[in-house]
This record gives sequence, structure tokens and C-alpha cells, in this order.
Amino acid sequence: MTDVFSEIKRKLSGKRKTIILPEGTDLRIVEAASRLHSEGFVKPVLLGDETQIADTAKGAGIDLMDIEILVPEADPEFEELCERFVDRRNGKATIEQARELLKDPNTYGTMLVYTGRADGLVSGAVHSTADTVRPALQIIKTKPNISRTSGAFIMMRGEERLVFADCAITVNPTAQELAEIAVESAKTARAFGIEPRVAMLSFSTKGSAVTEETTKVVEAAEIAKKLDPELLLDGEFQFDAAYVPEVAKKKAPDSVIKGDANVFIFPSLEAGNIGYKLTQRLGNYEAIGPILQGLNAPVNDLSRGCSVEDVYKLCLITAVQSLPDEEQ
Ligand SMILES: CC(C)(COP(=O)(O)OP(=O)(O)OC[C@H]1O[C@@H](n2cnc3c(N)ncnc32)[C@H](O)[C@@H]1OP(=O)(O)O)[C@@H](O)C(=O)NCCC(=O)NCCS
Ligand SMILES: CC(=O)OP(=O)(O)O
Repeated sequence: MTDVFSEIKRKLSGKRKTIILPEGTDLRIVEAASRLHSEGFVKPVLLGDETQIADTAKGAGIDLMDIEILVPEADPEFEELCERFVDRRNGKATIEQARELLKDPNTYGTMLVYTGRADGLVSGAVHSTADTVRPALQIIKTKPNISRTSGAFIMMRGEERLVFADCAITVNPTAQELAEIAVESAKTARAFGIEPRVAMLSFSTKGSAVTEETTKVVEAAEIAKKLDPELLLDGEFQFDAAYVPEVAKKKAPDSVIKGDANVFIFPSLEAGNIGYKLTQRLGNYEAIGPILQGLNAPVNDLSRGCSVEDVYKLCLITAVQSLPDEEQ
């Protein structure tokens, strides 16, 4: 399989997309920014106090070179950004509230993406998911026809590439929302060179249990098939029936998914978030994400447990998401 990140760099070559890093004083962010800046595929912009960022870099022997650093309140366009925020919130924020809210680097950074001064944003190494994504949900918003954003992980081990979703956003999705998550996750898989075979997960396989929870997943599979009739998708499955061919033969012999699924849609955020962390930490898979799906512009979250490598890779992914569809 072509190395995913070589392919991403090929797509980004000569584009130098601007990615905002609101957590500019965190050492992992500074290290990743320095690597991105040197390579030149992405232009990283750090937010935060200049002296603190310089001290963080110096303490670790990192050369900041001419990486751009922005301080929200010192931005000559701060007031204009506050006015644009008030317009976008359409009655949900006053100018006084905007001036306070935009001091927050995630909100200010998201406004830079919304107003086109930047191409994408990556945060969450320090902030919780809720604090990272709320400005994006309020300002960037979802694409037409997409009711909810969701967070997918690319799980990588050796040559294997899997997609897990939703591991980040919607606590208890409805059947309709689960179906949308499945269709969007299949698109994410394709963007990473994975031909999607989607399994809607549950604690039951093809009616082995019938409860409110399993019925929701069965309904979600039916809706998803209508949303994208070409998609290879089925459910409900337990994980073993979706992933292990020998188990699939016993539990779901008539399914189009023959124990060979590579996109896994979890029935709830509890299952998705626990599932990806188990796979990452016990199964030694690399977990890239959560990649937010369905937004009008790319804003991506990190886990607070992320490494420098995770920050670096998510920035490259964010940059590629900002390319027009035909170049992605
Ligand atoms: C994502 C999350 C923060 C949104 O919750 P919230 O801030 O209470 O959101 P609200 O219901 O107040 O909605 C805020 C705005 O976001 C929008 N929104 C909320 N969830 C959304 C979603 N999944 N997709 C798109 N928009 C969404 C709302 O429509 C609202 O927009 P508006 O203000 O323009 O009307 C919340 O669902 C959450 O905490 N999820 C869990 C995150 C988490 O901890 N994950 C585990 C670690 S990765
Ligand atoms: C994605 C995720 O679980 O984020 P965190 O570990 O920061 O809560």
C-alpha cells in the first residue's frame, strides 16, 4: 500500500497551507511546528505569548526559525474579527461577549479559518474536545445535508488501515445520525486510499439480541444503505463478526461483509472512544485523529495524550482536507 503520508505530501507540494496551532506554548506543538516549517508542506502559525513560546523552544533546543506567532488581542484585525463573530452568531452573542470570547485562542483561531486567513486548525493537546470543537460547531458549522459533525480515527498498524467513528463528538447518536456518520466515514476512508467496507457495530449480530439499542443500529444500517446505495455496508454486527472471517461465517454467513470490514461505526460515543483507546493502547495501533467530518472547513482535535508525531500527522491531514475535493 502506498504510504499514506507520502501521498498526502505529494498532494500538498507547493501549496503551503496555513494551519493554526492555538496551543503554541505546549512543547509537542512547538516541536511539530518546527518540523512542519522546515519541511515546507504546511505553514504552521502558533498562537500564544511570544516570550513563553520562545522559552519553551529554547528549553528543548528547538529553532523557531521564522515561524509566525500571533497573540489574539494584539492582532490589528481583532475588532473586525469580533464584529464578524457577532454577525456569524446572528443574535447569539453581543460585541462585548465577542471581545471576551475571542481572547480564547481556539475561538480566535477558528475565526482565522472562517475568515480565510488560515486554511485549518489543530488543537486539543491541552484543551478538552468540547473546548476545541465548540467554536468550530458554532462558527464553521456543518456542510449542507450534514446534520452532525463526527470524529473518525485512522487506526494504523503495519500495513493495516482501519477507520473508527464516532470516537469524539455525539454522545448518543440517533439512527439517522449513525447512518450519516457511516457515510461520512466511508468518504474519510477513501481519502486515505482505503476502499470502505463498513460495519455498523453492536453487542448483537443479525438479531442475536433484540433491544432498543440493537434496533437503532439495524435502522441506521437501513438508512445508510438508502443514503449511499453503492456503499458496501451492513449491520448489526459484534466486532468479531465484522472483523474475523471464521466468526463471520458462523454469525453472519449471508452478509456482504465477510469478516473483512475496515470501517467500524460504533453505536455510541462511549463505545467509540473506549474502543479506539483500547485498540491504540492494548493493540499497539497508531491512532490518527479525531479527524472531524462534515465541517465547512477543517478543524481537527487531538487527544491530550498525543505525541509530537500525532500533532505533525494531524496537521498534514488538516492541510489536505483544505484542498478542493478533486485535489484531495
Ligand atoms: C461537541 C459538544 C461539545 C457540543 O456540545 P455543546 O457545546 O453543549 O453544544 P450545544 O448543544 O450548546 O451546541 C453548540 C452549537 O454546536 C452545534 N452542535 C452541537 N453538536 C453538534 C454536532 N455534533 N455537529 C454539528 N453541530 C453541533 C449546535 O447546533 C450549536 O450551534 P448554535 O450555537 O449555532 O445553535 C458535546 O457534544 C460534547 O461535549 N461531546 C463530547 C466530546 C468529548 O468529550 N469527546 C470525548 C473525547 S474525544
Ligand atoms: C479524542 C480524545 O479522546 O481526546 P482526549 O483524550 O483529549 O479526551
